[in-house]
Amino acid sequence: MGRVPTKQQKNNRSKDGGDGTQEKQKPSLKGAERSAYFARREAAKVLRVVLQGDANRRALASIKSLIYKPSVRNKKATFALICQTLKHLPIIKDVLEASSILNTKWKRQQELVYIIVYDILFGQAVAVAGDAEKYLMRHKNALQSTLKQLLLRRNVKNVEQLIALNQLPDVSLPRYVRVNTLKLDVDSALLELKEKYSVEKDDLLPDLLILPPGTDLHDHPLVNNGSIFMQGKASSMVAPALNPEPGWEVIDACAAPGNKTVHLAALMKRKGRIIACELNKQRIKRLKETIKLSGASNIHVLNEDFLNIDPKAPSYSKVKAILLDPSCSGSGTAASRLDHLLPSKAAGQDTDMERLNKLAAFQRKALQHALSFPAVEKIVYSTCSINQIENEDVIKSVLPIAESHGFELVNPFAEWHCRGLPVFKGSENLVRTDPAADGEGFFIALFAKKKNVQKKKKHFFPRIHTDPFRTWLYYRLNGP
Ligand SMILES: C[S@@+](CC[C@H](N)C(=O)[O-])C[C@H]1O[C@@H](n2cnc3c(N)ncnc32)[C@H](O)[C@@H]1O
Repeated sequence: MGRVPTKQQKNNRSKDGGDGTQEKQKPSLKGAERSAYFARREAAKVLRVVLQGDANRRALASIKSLIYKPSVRNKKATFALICQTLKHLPIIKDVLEASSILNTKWKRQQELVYIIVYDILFGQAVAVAGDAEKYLMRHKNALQSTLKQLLLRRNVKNVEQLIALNQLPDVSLPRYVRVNTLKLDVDSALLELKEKYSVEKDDLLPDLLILPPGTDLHDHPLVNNGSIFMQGKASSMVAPALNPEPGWEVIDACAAPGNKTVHLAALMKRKGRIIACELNKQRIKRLKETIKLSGASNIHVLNEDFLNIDPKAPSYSKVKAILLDPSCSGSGTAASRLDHLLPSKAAGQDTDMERLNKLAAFQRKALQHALSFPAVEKIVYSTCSINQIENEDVIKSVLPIAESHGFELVNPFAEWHCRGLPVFKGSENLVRTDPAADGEGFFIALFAKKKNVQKKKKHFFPRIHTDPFRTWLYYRLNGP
């Protein structure tokens, strides 16, 4: 028969160190020591999810979204600790391997070990607090001398030079916020934010404001009440590219988490109807939360595969515009999500061609499907990818079908500097944003029904008319 655990043992079991494994009783700490102890354990938890997602090439959430979860108490310190640990991770791993100090027990808690070793080698002084700290501090000298040897071996003078060898991109780009004009006008938002930050209006998008890099707004009252959305410039360009008229029926084909859906609602000034289609049940919850926060009341959420929606069904006969922002590799937002800090991306080898081909096949199918809605006049296709295969190649392969439906590629932002790759005639109408200059690498293509085709569909005049003048006028206006 197994032994029944004592009360003390039960207590100890619930004292999880935050890294999924049991630590002995938490030490009694005070002040800064105490907050460093907890920040390390919170950081280890997040780091575990991030590294597992990266190893499986299936990230559940970005570093930022994990940090913004309510369970993380000290967001600023935890975020800084994770970023710094990831930045130094290749070095930390090399040092740990060369010094051979980790047995199986500590390998099971490797995320916490990485974080403490970061602090020991590069960060703040580590108080001998928890078991993990105690163990690693006993090996402090070994860790430091292994690091020295590593620098010598790589022929660099200091750690900065070693990190520079990895050529990490600069992510100190401005913070953009989109004013949700359903709740607040742009000037009022500007005034309120100016009380605390230096803020400017964007010169392309009237509802976008620019704040200094690193401005932390995640808990700002205007964010919490849905008056502003933390949305990048490139992402905020997609709904205005479609520019639906108030009163139209519009489909957002791949909608969650809903940033572009609610932007459409704001541009349509509560008039008309938006069908927000989303395949993933779990993401529907997020979509509904975004819609609720935005205050939009004309959005109908549909948990469905966009490819299964019947364009010929009477309920879609009036759909005039479609926003298609399908699943993509996300390669254009990798830097803003801090993906470049992840081990799989550090060497710049995210070239899983099988995955890219699968994504591109879906993107083509979804775009063709959008083109088959009978009353549609405009379709915007967007990705947050920088890969030609998901962008220009998709448009090029669908263009003949689009043209056969009477569509042409048009330029949504004439003044925009960065264009599609010149791989086919008309690619100058495509919009790209540059991850280095604009913070994110987006791609936007706008299809619009050619004017005379639209008129033909409206049937102003019967095609065969008994009045010769009206017949002549009909053909004059609509062509043969
Ligand atoms: C890039 S995200 C959309 C982001 C969204 N437009 C925004 O700005 O918040 C793509 C979404 O499409 C959904 N999706 C993928 N395949 C789909 C399909 N066949 N039908 C509908 N939604 C799909 C994914 O679950 C994901 O939520």
